[in-house]
Amino acid sequence: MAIGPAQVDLSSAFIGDDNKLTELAHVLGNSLHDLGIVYLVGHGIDLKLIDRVFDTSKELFDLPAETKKKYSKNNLLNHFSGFAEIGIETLGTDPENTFELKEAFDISIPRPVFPDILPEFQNAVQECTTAIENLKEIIFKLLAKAINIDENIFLNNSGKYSDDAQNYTAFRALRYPQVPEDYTVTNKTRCAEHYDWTIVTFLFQDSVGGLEVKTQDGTWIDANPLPGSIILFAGEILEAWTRGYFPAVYHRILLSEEDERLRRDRYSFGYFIFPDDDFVVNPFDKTKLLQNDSTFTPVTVRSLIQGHVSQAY
Ligand SMILES: O=C(O)CCC(=O)C(=O)O
Ligand SMILES: [Fe+2]
Repeated sequence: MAIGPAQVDLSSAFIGDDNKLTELAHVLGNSLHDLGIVYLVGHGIDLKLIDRVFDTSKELFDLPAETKKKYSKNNLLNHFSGFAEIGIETLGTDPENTFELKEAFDISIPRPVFPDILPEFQNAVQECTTAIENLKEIIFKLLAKAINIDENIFLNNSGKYSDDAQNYTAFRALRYPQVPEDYTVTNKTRCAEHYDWTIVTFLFQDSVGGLEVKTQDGTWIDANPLPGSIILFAGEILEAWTRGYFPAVYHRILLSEEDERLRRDRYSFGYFIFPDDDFVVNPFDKTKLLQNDSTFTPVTVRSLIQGHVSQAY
């Protein structure tokens, strides 16, 4: 039986010891290389803050339909922020599985929009975003160290969210509503099989569970909720940049009649990190990557993402 994603304890990143940092970089790098996903523990983000985001995002999804409509992605000039209602988005590409029973609220980091009636949600998300941005700095430096490249490369090219730059980096709150007894779940998922299009994604899940990831040999294994942890996914841009050294892992959340978890609402939230749209992802020299000889050609972030977005909506 396949084992689950590795747990990486980041505590030693905060004590300012270079040897410990190098050791940690290798542990994190090897684990992300193996599966494209790790559980981060000892990450320093206040668990009470994470709970506040979950609690207030429940209030967000419980808003009256009329209010949600007002903040629908379709009704806002800025299409990067707002509600993606149930049924409008399909991350998967399997034509048999085109319905995902979920609703999302996206907040573009360069162009945020918050419902003005939920200041507690806005405060919690903004505090959490700041904390994740700090964690991102540590992770990006460790990943660069792990593959012996300039430690600021990921950081310097991950976008500054300036007014004149287009950048897809976003905070996303998700609710997968509970499924009534008489609902047919055939050909529906909570979240179809996909990989993220990001450099990396930080994912926070509640205790319900159901997330699975695909190993290199094609087996699906559970990425069960691990209390207090944050999931780190390698995304497509990191995979291309590192010639597949950090692989973008496929993940999904299925629905099945026998699965009791579908009788409960499931909540998660994620922080999806991109370089600016006009950044050219130029794959690193393969000798730096332990001879990973996969072929990738330089590509702009815009061209990578636009194709995905037009397919998903
Ligand atoms: O809700 C989850 O646990 C996963 C969500 C996800 O994979 C995504 O939105 O890209
Ligand atoms: Fe995902």
